[in-house]
Amino acid sequence: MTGPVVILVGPMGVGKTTVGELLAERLGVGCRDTDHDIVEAAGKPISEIFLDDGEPHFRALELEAVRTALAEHTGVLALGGGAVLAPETRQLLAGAPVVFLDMDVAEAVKRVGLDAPRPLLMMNPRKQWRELMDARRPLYTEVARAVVSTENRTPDEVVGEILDVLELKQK
Ligand SMILES: Nc1ncnc2c1ncn2[C@@H]1O[C@H](COP(=O)(O)OP(=O)(O)O)[C@@H](O)[C@H]1O
Ligand SMILES: O=C(O)C1=C[C@@H](OP(=O)(O)O)[C@@H](O)[C@H](O)C1
Ligand SMILES: [Mg+2]
Repeated sequence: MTGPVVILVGPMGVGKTTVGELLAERLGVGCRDTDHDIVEAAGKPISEIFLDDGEPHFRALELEAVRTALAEHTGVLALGGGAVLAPETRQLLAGAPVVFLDMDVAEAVKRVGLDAPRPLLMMNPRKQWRELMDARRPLYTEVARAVVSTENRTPDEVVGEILDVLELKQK
């Protein structure tokens, strides 16, 4: 069992999906995103899963999606921002090439404000965003082999930094 070549974790809007796709292209491998797998299996968007079934149900689906992707996928894997909340997921990630994509709260608000609605942010004003980051930062750090800042960097520059820190060769 080889597992993914890179696994991206970090807060909502940090660029896991965007950077994951670019990175996979540069490495000549496939990109998988657990949020996409969950949406496909559930047949509805994440916002509807949260509304219809609640966050605990989403987290259960997410744990299974991460477990399956880690077992099946050998390319780049992007996780959802809250995947590391599950202790089982953090255990599954132990020893894997995990990169924590980082940014501060102001940058998070700026970026996600430009993007499609994410359920947790619809419910969470700015103060809760800060609490969310404070609570999760230790979890991202715990699972990460490397931390890469995404501030004042284009997605392409972030990809370059990931290749450097993990000493990966481009195709
Ligand atoms: N390095 C970056 N600088 C500025 N904006 C970015 C960067 N990376 C991603 N974005 C933008 O931020 C938003 C969220 O990106 P996304 O890849 O969906 O993040 P995630 O999967 O981590 O939630 C998108 O609008 C994307 O274009
Ligand atoms: O941080 C979170 O708890 C979440 C992040 C989202 O993924 P992205 O980090 O890719 O936006 C998605 O899984 C869901 O909306 C919950
Ligand atoms: Mg994403």
